[in-house]
Amino acid sequence: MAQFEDITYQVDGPAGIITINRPQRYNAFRAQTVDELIDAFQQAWTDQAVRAVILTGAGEKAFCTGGDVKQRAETGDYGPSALGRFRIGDLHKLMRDIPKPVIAAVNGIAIGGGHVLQVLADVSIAADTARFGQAGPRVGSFDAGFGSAYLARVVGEKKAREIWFFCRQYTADQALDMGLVNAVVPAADLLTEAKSWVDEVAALSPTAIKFLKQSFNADTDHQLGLSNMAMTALDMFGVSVEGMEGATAFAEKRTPDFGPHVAWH
Ligand SMILES: CC(C)(COP(=O)(O)OP(=O)(O)OC[C@H]1O[C@@H](n2cnc3c(N)ncnc32)[C@H](O)[C@@H]1OP(=O)(O)O)[C@@H](O)C(=O)NCCC(=O)NCCSC(=O)c1cc(O)c2ccccc2c1O
Repeated sequence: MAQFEDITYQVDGPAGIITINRPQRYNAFRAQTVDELIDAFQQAWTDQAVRAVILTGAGEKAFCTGGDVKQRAETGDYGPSALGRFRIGDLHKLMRDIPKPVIAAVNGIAIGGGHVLQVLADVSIAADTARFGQAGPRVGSFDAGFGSAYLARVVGEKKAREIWFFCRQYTADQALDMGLVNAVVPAADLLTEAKSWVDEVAALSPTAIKFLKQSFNADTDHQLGLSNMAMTALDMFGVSVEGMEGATAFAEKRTPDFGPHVAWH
């Protein structure tokens, strides 16, 4: 994939900078976006000059708002993809496996599957204007893989359950307080700050960093099995009456009706 449509990828010194570039959809991802993200992360992996990857979103409003709910309401899926399947699980695994730090530069709202991406990043730096949260249960979706299990490792069981069960939004300072991000900076300084973190890590031994990342991951690698099952479940649930009610209600700008007549018992 020589050129990207939904993202941009540039190498700036030791930083590989991946930007989700769908601001009109608040940087929500469709299947093609995920294909392109995988391609860019793979390029960053093999490029010896790249010592860390910055993941961010275009514009000031959103980092990433997860799956493109309007696309899902329209077609029941996240649209066409190069290999004929929605590879978000592969992207999660790749972000963990790439042997270089992934730094989320959270420039705006990180919600749903977009929030999961920032949770999976090795470190997160937030603009003071950023907002955080999960939204799946509101739109007929969920991430019962890394999105819940790894989140619980990051913020603890009680907080993770609160985040998923109530779908609230949290400020950057609240995110810092609960250990969801590493630092909060003025929005205008975000990218400069993220690049300075890359410069710092680029002065260190890449092999030591690689071993350390693999060692940190080993403790939660078993969650990959859970993630695989969760993605299979989501494929089925997403097209159910209950799942589609959430997506359709969002597209129609109304409150979803998850009453007994739609709920999957
Ligand atoms: C993000 C918001 C809280 C922002 O609210 P706000 O009031 O500030 O702005 P608007 O609501 O007016 O939004 C502006 C504009 O952007 C469009 N938009 C926002 N988010 C999305 C989106 N995710 N998809 C498509 N379009 C989006 C919005 O419609 C507006 O457009 P206009 O044309 O009307 O101007 C709020 O927007 C919000 O709650 N957004 C939805 C968040 C959400 O539910 N995300 C998806 C969760 S599900 C998911 O992410 C997911 C992840 C996975 O990994 C999966 C894996 C496998 C299967 C399924 C998966 C899955 O579903």
